[in-house]
Amino acid sequence: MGKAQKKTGKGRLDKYYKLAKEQGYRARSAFKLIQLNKKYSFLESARCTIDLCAAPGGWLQVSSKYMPPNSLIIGVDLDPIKPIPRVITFAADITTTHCRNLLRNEMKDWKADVVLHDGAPNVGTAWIQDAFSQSELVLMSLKLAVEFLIKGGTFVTKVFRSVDYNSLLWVFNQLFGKVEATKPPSSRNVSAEIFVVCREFLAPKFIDPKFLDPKHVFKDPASLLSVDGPSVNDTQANVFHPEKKRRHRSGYADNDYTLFHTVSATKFIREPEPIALLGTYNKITFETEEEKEWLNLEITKSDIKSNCDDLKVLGKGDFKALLKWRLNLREDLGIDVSAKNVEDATEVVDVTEVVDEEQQLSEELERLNAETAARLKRERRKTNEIRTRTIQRMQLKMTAPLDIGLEQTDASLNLGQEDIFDMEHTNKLIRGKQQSVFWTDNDGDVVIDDEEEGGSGSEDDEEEEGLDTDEERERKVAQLEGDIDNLYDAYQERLRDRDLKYKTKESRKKNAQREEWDGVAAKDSDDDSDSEESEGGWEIMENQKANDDDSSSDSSSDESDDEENPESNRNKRRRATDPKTTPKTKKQKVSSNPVRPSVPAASHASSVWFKQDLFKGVGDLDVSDDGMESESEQSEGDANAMEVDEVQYRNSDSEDDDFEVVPQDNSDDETMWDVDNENEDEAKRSKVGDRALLTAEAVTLAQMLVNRQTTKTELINDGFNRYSLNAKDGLPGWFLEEEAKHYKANIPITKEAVDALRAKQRALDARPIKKVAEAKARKKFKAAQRLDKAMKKAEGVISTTDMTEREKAQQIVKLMAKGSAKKREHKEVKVVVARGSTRGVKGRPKGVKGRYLMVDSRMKKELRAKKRKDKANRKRSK
Ligand SMILES: C[S@@+](CC[C@H](N)C(=O)[O-])C[C@H]1O[C@@H](n2cnc3c(N)ncnc32)[C@H](O)[C@@H]1O
Repeated sequence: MGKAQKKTGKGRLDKYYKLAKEQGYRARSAFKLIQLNKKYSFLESARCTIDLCAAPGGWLQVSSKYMPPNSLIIGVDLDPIKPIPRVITFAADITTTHCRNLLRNEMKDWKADVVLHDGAPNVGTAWIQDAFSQSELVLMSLKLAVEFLIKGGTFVTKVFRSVDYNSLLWVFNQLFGKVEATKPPSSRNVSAEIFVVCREFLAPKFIDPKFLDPKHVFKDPASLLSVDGPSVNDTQANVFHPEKKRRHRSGYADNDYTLFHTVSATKFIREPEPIALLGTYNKITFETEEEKEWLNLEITKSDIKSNCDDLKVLGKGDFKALLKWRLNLREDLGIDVSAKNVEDATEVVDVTEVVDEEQQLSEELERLNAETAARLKRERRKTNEIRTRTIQRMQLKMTAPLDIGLEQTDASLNLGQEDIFDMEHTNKLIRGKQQSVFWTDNDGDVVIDDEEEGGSGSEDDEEEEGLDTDEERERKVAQLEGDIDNLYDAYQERLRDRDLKYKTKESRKKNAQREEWDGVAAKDSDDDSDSEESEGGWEIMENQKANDDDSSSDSSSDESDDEENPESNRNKRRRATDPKTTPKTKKQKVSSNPVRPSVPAASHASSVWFKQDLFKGVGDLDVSDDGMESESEQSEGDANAMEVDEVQYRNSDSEDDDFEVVPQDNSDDETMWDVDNENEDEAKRSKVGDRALLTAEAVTLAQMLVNRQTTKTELINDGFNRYSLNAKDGLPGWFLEEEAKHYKANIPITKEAVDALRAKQRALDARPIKKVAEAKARKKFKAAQRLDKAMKKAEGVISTTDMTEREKAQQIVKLMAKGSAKKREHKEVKVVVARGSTRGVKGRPKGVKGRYLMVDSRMKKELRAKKRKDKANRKRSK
């Protein structure tokens, strides 16, 4: 292939290029032949193929691959072709007789089954010239084909769709039984090439030379330009739809050797067909004096000048501007005035344009409408799909409605895009719903209304909404919050189900909470309480009271009330212990004494305090100011402390007193801190010993105390921080969970504390395990025993008289050595298998030192046999 044809543009490196590289073909065009052969199967049966214009050899490679072995393949090209196995190649111009002779030499009297031609003349000149040369080349290749083809053979050629295309087809049809034009998929659409497969060569005895003579086959190019030049319609279309690229199906005018054409401004202004000119030419030139003067006119604005420079890049608006400019100039020049007035002329052009434009507009409108409808349909379908998917996921409990953003906008969930914490909006929403569902009639009955929710939104409605009772609104808000809580709970539950680790995390969290520091005061009470370890001082008291309530209150009591109203809890406790107190009195008490919540802690503690033996008999006098009644009651001989309390309570209740003594159960005393309780003190001490210095915080605080960096009072005071009295009543679960993560008192820890704990842990880890220690001790004990034994023997030796001193000394040394010697280590026995060089060897085999044991398969079998026999004998003897 000529160098000028090298294809380096990125766009050209397509899949066939890559495939060709992969499969080792020299040119991507190889796939064209592969695809043609796939369609017509001419290579498989061919014994001889001639490839005209074969360089670099892609088609030759394909032929070699698909043709049967030992077939003849000849390739010719202007360029030399690198050798290909079992392919003959030579360089020649196929239009010359030299090439014909070379072929003849190679072919001898053989005939070719297939003649291929993929020739392409060197490009670079005008397209029209290329096309013509291509057609000529095709005819030349046909000339060679008819000379060398066998009857019934196949000729495959590439042609360009030019004005000569039909002429060529006509000739092919005269010489072949079947002629088909096809464009294989690997041939680029942008290329004007097409492949003609001519099969069943007729091999006529006489072929009219005119069939193969370009002068006769192809039309006179000079005549073509005038006859087949671009039509007025085409050029008009070029002007009004410049964005549309048209294929030159009929080819370009043959006599036109350039693609760049200019037209003088005079011609454009004076010619009656300006649109045709605009569609044909590339540039409007201003060369004459008159034309240059036009450039200086006011109507010739800069954009007109630049438009004239390159007509091929103009849009519809630019063409219109040029046409208007032309009309204005013609008006100025007074052209056409005699034939038709200027207005008419303007109108004529306008009409043409308007017709075109209207049509175009209506088409555009239709297209846009269709596009919009299609888009809406697509969007609807998408929304439906998302909704269905979401519902499915919700059904499968894969998501809560608020898990994903999309659902928030889902009207079916009654939640808009507004912030859910926007209470104003929420209230509105609730009121809207409320309005639509309930209303109260004159009799005060609730009536259900089917009216659509939030329908009107008028001012009147809003006023009415404003008149809704606070109670109802609160109820709705509570309901909404409840819903959110439920959703959150459901979400948590699903999380829990999904994530097995969650449970571990939870338990870890609980442990962490148990270890959490609640201040020194809280810890104290923590130590005293068995059940409420995680709570601080105030909370312990609160919870204790709540527990008391739970245990003592009526089984029919409402739990939710307990949670919501601690005040009612206290009242219930009173009710439980004081059967005489009527509910009505309690209610009055609650409403009349709103500051009561601060009192119970004091009363509880004080009641514990006054239960001490010390105060027996005087407690009632101290705690009650208005002691008259209580005194009288006490004087009646009521010695029971419980009853005293009850009386006190009754009195305080009836007298609207701020000071309140909460009646205590006996069981309370057990759980409360008691100075006399020594056992508890002991337990506390052991707990401190066991657990107190297990955390880095505790170690740090202890260090600070020891180093007098802080005092006990300071620590107690620090314990009452903003986190310690953090009431959690009525807070939603999700909030508490978040709080648990982020709202914690930050107790400082020092590096030393952490190091100390680590060292402690390391010491623990380094401790030997019990069994090892025991074994070591055993060993030690046995060694001592041995030594004792040796000593005793030595004493015996000394006391004997039979031996000389020297012998005695030698004997003692031996005994002591034996006694102090470690237990002899078990000596290793080397097992030697009797095979190869060691087979049949008697005595120590070569290269074996120390203790050894000879084993062989024979011995193994014999041993087994012996065992068997012994067993049998034993049985028989029995
Ligand atoms: C598209 S390439 C052929 C590629 C070939 N089919 C392959 O698959 O490798 C066209 C070839 O035609 C050759 N050619 C053009 N004019 C020729 C002529 N007059 N005689 C011989 N070869 C010619 C060019 O040299 C060029 O290599």
